[in-house]
This record gives sequence, C-alpha cells and structure tokens, in this order.
Amino acid sequence: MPQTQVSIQQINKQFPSRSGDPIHGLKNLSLDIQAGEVIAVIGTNGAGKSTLFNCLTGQYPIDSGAIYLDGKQVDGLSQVERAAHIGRVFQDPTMGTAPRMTVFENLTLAQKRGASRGLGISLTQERYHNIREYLASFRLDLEHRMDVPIGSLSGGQRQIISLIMATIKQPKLLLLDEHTAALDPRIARQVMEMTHTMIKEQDLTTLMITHHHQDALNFSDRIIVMHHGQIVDHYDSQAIKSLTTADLYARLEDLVLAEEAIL
Ligand SMILES: Nc1ncnc2c1ncn2[C@@H]1O[C@H](COP(=O)(O)OP(=O)(O)OP(=O)(O)O)[C@@H](O)[C@H]1O
Repeated sequence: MPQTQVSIQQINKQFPSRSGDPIHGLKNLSLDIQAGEVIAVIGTNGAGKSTLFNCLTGQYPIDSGAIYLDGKQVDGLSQVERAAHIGRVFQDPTMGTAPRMTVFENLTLAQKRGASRGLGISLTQERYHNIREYLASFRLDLEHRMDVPIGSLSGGQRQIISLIMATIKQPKLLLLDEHTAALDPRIARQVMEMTHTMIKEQDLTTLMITHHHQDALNFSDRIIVMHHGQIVDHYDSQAIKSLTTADLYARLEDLVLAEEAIL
C-alpha cells in the first residue's frame, strides 16, 4: 500500500499588486502525492505552477495552509532546512549550480546540502573517487569532466549534472521545473529519458512542470492541470492511457477561452 509522501493542505499564496487587489498565486490548493509517484503539472500561463514549487521549497512563505513531507510539517522550515530533503532542477541550467566551480565541487556541495561544514574540508580524495565511480555509472563520459567548470559543459550535460546534484542525497521530493525546455529537441528527449531512468531506479517522488505534453503522457503516473492558482483536473494512470496531447491542448485552450468570454 503506497504511503503519502507529500501532503499539501489548503495552501494560499498572494502577492501584492500596484492596483491594490492582491494577485492570487495559489488558492486553497490541496494535493497528496504517494511515495514514488510521478505527477506532471501542466497549466495555463500564470496558473501558479512555479509558485507552487517556490512554496514547497520555502522560497516563498505560504500565507495559510500546511505542507507535510514524509509526515513532518515543513512549511515553517527555512529554505536551507528543506533543501536537505527537496531536490530541484530548473529550466535555466545556471540556476541551482555554481557555473565557475568544477563539476566535482558542485557535486560535493550538493552532497553536503543541509550540512554545516565548509566546502574545503570536503574535497577529499575519497569523495573524488566515489563521485567519479557514481558518474561513470551513467555511461555519459561525465567522469572525465570532473575538473572542468560546470559552465563549460553543453546544455544537456549540465542538466544531467543538475539532475545528479538534485538526486544525490535521495530527496524525499524531486521538483523538475521545465528542466528540458531550454534544450534542443533531440537532447531534451535524451535528458527526459535519463530523468525517467533515475526516477524509477531511485523510486523518487516527483513533481514535474512541463509544457511538453507528450512527456507528461509518457512519463507520469498522474497529470494535474492548474489554472488561476488551483488544480482544476486530475488525470490518473487509467485516464492517461486514453489521453492525447491534443486533448490536453484543447483543455488548456478551453480554460483560456472561458476566461476571455468572462472578460
Ligand atoms: N514574486 C512575485 N511577485 C508578484 N507576483 C508573482 C510573483 N510570483 C508569481 N506571481 C504571480 O502569481 C501568478 C502565478 O505565477 P507563476 O509564475 O507561479 O505561474 P506559472 O504557472 O508558473 O506560469 P508560466 O507557465 O507562465 O511560467 C501570476 O499572476 C504571477 O504574475
């Protein structure tokens, strides 16, 4: 029987606006995610997808509601405290990595997330050896790039390293924030397939924002659709079997058209 790994309960997030009326980033949003479940998050522009991720990581404090991770309430914890348990990969490969530092240094920092000792003391021969072995297991030749600045890698290699950094501590929750959107289609496909393999091998509980609807259909156990700070649809694995990308585009278009009709 799968256990609930993440429970998001009635969370609200507003932003101030110049007009004085607050912007509703998230409205009473609730979601339970089972351990090992992969949920694709799609939605209209400005639906609140990134706000949801920022509230989960603690980058934005929530106004009300509660967030539980593996049974523990985390919404009061700082971003640094949550980082030990939540991995995130961004669309922009410069985010979440230190571009001038080497691959080895970046991976060492990722391994030490949530710990207090400085970087210098951690750059040991033993760690170097262990990280090299780990990189070699991906068969992408990355073990020979350990001493180059991460900024000099190709976009695809960088996203793979970002993924390895986000998962190296076996996070309780992995957040993929359109992580293949900036890559050319062939590389994006490879990175997505690699991502899927890593998620399955490590049984990672995952939320994945994507505009690639085919990826949502191919690689998730459930798809949620967001609009105006709320989840308006859930498609479970059974529903996904008969769903097409055209259905998903049509649904998003309907949401936008319904809004234009009201305006
Ligand atoms: N820091 C902020 N300050 C003010 N408003 C914000 C802030 N972050 C998000 N918002 C607003 O909250 C709403 C949700 O934005 P969010 O970026 O989460 O949407 P999204 O679904 O990720 O959109 P997209 O797919 O277009 O990137 C939008 O109206 C946005 O303008």
